[in-house]
Amino acid sequence: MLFHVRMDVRLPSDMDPSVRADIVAREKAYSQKLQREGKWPHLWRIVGEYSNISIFDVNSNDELHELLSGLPLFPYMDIRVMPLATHPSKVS
Ligand SMILES: O=C(O)C[C@H]1C=CC(=O)O1
Repeated sequence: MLFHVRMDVRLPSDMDPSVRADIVAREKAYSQKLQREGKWPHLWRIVGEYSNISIFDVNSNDELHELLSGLPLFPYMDIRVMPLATHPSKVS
């Protein structure tokens, strides 16, 4: 199952820089593990924003929720999910 996910990162401006660096490093490691596993096949930066557009390829809504809620940045993100279905005009 494919999902389009938009993540807008909203880190507090007064966050301790070392805490911020630790969370961002853990987020990178977590996301790269999921990318290597094929669960997160697309990750794109939105130009000019601390936001991304991602495609997740998972087996269920519950799995997606588990992966997203495990993101180290999860407490600091607004996340919007769009489930994707096959378009009837798509050439296969
Ligand atoms: O920077 C972001 O868009 C947030 C998040 C997604 C992957 C990652 O490494 O950080």
